Amino acid sequence: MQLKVQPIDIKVGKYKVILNTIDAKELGVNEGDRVRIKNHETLTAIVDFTEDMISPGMIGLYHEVKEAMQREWTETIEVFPAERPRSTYIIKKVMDGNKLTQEEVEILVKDIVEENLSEIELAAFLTSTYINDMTDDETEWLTRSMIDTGDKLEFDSQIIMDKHSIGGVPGNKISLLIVPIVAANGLIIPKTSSRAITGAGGTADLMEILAPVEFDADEIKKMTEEVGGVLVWGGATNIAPADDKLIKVEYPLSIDPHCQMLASIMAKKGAIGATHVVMDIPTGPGTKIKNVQEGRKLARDLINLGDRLGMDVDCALTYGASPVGRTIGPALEVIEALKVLENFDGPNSLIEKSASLAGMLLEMGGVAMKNQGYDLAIETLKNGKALEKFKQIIEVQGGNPNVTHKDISVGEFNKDIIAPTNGYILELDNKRLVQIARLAGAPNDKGAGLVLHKKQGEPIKEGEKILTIYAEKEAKMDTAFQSANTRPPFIAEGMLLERIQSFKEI
Ligand SMILES: O=P(O)(O)OC[C@H]1O[C@H](OP(=O)(O)O)[C@H](O)[C@@H]1O
Ligand SMILES: Nc1ccnc(=O)[nH]1
Repeated sequence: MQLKVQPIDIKVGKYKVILNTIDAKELGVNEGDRVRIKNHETLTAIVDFTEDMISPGMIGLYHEVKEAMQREWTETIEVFPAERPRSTYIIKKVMDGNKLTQEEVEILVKDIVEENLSEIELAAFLTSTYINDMTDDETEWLTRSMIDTGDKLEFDSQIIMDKHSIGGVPGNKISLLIVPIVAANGLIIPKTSSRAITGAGGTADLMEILAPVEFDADEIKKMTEEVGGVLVWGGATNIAPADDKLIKVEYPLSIDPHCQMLASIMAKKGAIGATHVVMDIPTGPGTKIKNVQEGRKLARDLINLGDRLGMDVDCALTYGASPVGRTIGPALEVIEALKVLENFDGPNSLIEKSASLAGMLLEMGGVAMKNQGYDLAIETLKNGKALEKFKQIIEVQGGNPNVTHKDISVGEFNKDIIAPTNGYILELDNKRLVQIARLAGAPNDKGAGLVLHKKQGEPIKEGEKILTIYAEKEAKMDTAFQSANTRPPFIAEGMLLERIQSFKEI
């Protein structure tokens, strides 16, 4: 079918075109089917429908298709129905609980990287692996394919350190402390992070407040060689590019399937050539790992995958039943981390956890003797060397090295959630805390989030502040506040949880 071209300058992140329903019917394609564009044998685009935006006889080309056609631009193009990519049948296999071959995994990852799959197909793939998981072999192939479809870093140094958290505990700003501690002790740590997946602020969201986080592989190498470490966003690089395309679909589903999590993390570590890795596995109710047994199993899976890829992986099962520190949400978390670096001032949970994991890396990297890494990490925080290194990292990434916690602005709207009764905080609910922080605007509104005045086990008096919600926009503040009051993110001793009535009120 010959159609007149109408460019639509909207980026949709995929090769997509939009047809009038009349033409689509005549062409015999449904929404989500593919069309092939003549003169572009390799350009296959996913079809959207419209009844009025595009007139019959026209075809809307979204930004990505328009860009791809730029060299052979014509006013009219010929469009044919195209076959679905083989990956869609491979995904069906995963949905049916069947195992994939290495070749099938490679085809799938290639199609993910080349944007040949729709969000619906990616969601089906992720949901199926969430339910059916993958074998160790499949997970290794997935990881290797994710590494091989992107750029890799090679350093002269024989030892490359890295750290990663599986996420799932709110307020986990520890990478902002660990990377400078490790680099300040002469080790190399080119850390790539994701943005939030199930949380209200990933490390990339936090670091972006202090400096740009979007760099390519060569820039990461150069910056790391200059100052010893970086804190950048994995999704902006061409390092394991499939990862962020999958995370974009995981985020709205709030899921992080086991095999995807392993591949997502280990592909990023493999691509930067890490030799020694510490993995943080937050464990406890309301996290991705419910108990120590599950945590140990995941640790074995990570160590085993590291072994297959030639990396030494040590795992730390960490307490995750409550948030780390007292802040949740990008700007508030950065302030808390900077205070520790500037004045060694901060919650024990944050300092202890950061120093323990940094200490493991210092021992693995051979700059601290066995059982002395923790002390060296604390010393590096106290003597200001970690702060000095962090400033160098901020500067090399293009931020202002003189920034202090006082320069970080938080949302102008804030409201307190008040203790309903005297007693103790028996439980903080991680998932509800994240939901409320997200309703307030985190992670995209950097100043949105929560400050916890009371944590698990702490005594409260009726009317006292338990937490403060921050938002950049009033409407989001109201929604978050209402949600927190209707379904509080904590249980206080003596609190009425729910009233269930036997009779209707007269
Ligand atoms: O949103 P959830 O799923 O909680 O966690 C995702 C976060 O966990 C990891 O942290 P890090 O990069 O090791 O600091 C990821 O990179 C990301 O920042
Ligand atoms: N799935 C993931 C969890 C945590 N970090 C990641 O990079 N990816």
